[in-house]
Amino acid sequence: MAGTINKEVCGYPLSIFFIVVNEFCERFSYYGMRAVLVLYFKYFLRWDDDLATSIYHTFVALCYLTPILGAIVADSWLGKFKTIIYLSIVYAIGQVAMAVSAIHDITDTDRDGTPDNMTFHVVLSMVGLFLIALGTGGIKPCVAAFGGDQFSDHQDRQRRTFFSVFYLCINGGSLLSTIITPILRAQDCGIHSQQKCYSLAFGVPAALMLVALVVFIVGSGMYYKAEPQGNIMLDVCKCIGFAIKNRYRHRSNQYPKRQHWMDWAEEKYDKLLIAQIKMVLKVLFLYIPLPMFWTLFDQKGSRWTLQATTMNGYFGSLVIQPDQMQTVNPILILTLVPIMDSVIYPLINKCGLNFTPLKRMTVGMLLAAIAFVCAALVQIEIDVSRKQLLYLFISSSHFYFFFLNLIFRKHCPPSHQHPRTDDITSKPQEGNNAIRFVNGMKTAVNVSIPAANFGLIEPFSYSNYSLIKNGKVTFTLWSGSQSCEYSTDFGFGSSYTFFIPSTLVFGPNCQESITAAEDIKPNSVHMALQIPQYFFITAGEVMFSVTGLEFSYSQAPSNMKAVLQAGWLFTVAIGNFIVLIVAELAKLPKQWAEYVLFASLLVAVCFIFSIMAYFYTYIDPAEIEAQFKKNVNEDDEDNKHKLQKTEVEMNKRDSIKCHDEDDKDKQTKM
Ligand SMILES: CC(C)C[C@H](NC(=O)[C@@H](N)Cc1ccccc1)C(=O)O
Repeated sequence: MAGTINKEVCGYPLSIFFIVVNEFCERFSYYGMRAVLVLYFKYFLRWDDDLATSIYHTFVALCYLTPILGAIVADSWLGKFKTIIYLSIVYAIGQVAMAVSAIHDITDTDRDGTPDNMTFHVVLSMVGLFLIALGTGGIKPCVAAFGGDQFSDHQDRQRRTFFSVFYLCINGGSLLSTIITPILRAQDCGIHSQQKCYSLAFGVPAALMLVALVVFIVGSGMYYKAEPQGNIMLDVCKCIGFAIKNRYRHRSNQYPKRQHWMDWAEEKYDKLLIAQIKMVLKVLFLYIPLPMFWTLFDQKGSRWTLQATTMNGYFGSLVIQPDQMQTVNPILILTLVPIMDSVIYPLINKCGLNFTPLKRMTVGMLLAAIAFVCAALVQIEIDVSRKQLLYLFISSSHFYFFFLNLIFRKHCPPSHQHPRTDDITSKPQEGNNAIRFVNGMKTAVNVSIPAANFGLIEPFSYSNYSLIKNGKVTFTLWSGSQSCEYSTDFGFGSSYTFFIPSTLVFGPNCQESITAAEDIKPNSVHMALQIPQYFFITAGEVMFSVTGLEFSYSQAPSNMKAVLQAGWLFTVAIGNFIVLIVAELAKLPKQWAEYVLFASLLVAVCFIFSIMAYFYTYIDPAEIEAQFKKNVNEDDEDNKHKLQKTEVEMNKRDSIKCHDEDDKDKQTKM
């Protein structure tokens, strides 16, 4: 840090307190909103699964593309401080737009609980999402780099700790919000009619974004604010363009080779700028294999969550929903970062090993590959258990249909006497349970639960299947004016047929009379088996991502810190695209094989990365820049001396000339 010295607490600049609190609130806002986004698309905007998923992924990808924009604005024009303020305002407006778009009462003119002008809600939420992507992506590279800027050049250790604390705040904020916003969403709210409260689930993240902005502004007087140095990106592009053109013009062998192709820009551009571009290009080149890590990392939210839906989420009396398994990641981050920083890394150092940032990143990649091998093993276990379950299903349903046919034959017309062809034969999606009823009574029966209605079931007929969540469910059965209640507990991914006997006695309780046939057993492989894969991917994340964040800062020239942060985040965006491409192209019949494929690809990429890392030499950009400035000053001094000398000589010559001319004049006059 050049210039300002701000207040310090325990050797750390006080200003970073405001920066980490800002990051905590911002990540709360972002992850909280993201946690309920797909459900909002599906249940509020009433989009189908495909549209909801693709808009969701487009939004996430956009959030990692916009950092480039924010970084260019910050490094070339507004500076990081102003960019963070302006884009945070854009971000907060976006979050408020989302919250407003989720108020169903605004367009619910007939007050039936559903919005009447869906276009209004869709347009407002899309505008909101666009502003959020611009805001969150735009400020992301700036906040990390701005935090790094607060440290002096000699505070390397403190700056490293800052990046770890920064990462802890990201995960603290995201952990809290991913727990809280789904709870808020599940509340009922509304003026004319009560509906699921998406407006509150988006409103709280909006409020947190405003808090983030206020906290950042409060710290204003304490920050070191590096001035932007003109349109640096334009200069960089022009300089690279000139170097390429100049190299091409001098391609013949008669011209001596230069050490680096960028040196061909020396004729026109400042040596310092060329040196800075070389630093950036070296790091960007190293980034080429990195997207593969994110390709695996980001499948936590998709493939691994789907895997969890085929597993059993009962942890004693606690029931974990498949999408809640993702919170294991921030929980592990909060424990692993301090352990790594205070135990593992110092221990490795004590053993005399130089565990450089690039070595850490390589190990991080390998850990992510191991995580995917674990995921593949879990998948094989699930597949094996499913095969056993299917066998059980076939045998139990045969027995069951034999039993039903015996009863039906007594009462039914011949057309009703065959097992039905629309019976469920595979596990219901997303951990739901498929339930149906068979009415063995001579009168029609209506069966309902708060979440579903099986409708009126005619005598000796089946109801359609209804999908219900796990947990205890109480069914209410009605026949005419008589009713009774039947309760049972469901696990994950089962299918049941409940048989209402002809002898059913209505009254307060019909628990004993109803018989249940388990067509498909609930998921038997426990979700706890996913913990090893979460552990390895998170340990990998700590080594790869926390280190990479700091590496991108420390190896960037002073005027391109935010740009390199954006480059780092760009690898995340590319990683997300690779998920889509590989999954589409590979189309492997077995999920475990896809996991093994991803693990192998990462090992291969990791091998390439380790070779590239071996040839990378760490630099201290501040030192190089200082050296260049010193040289320029020395050159200036030299030039000044030369100039003065020349002037003196010229003056001497002039005076001699003058004397000569005077003499000549004198002579002519004479
Ligand atoms: C790695 C990201 C590009 C950077 C970082 N993300 C994390 O730290 C994740 N561990 C957070 C998380 C939280 C909840 C569920 C999954 C992941 C970030 O967001 O800046």
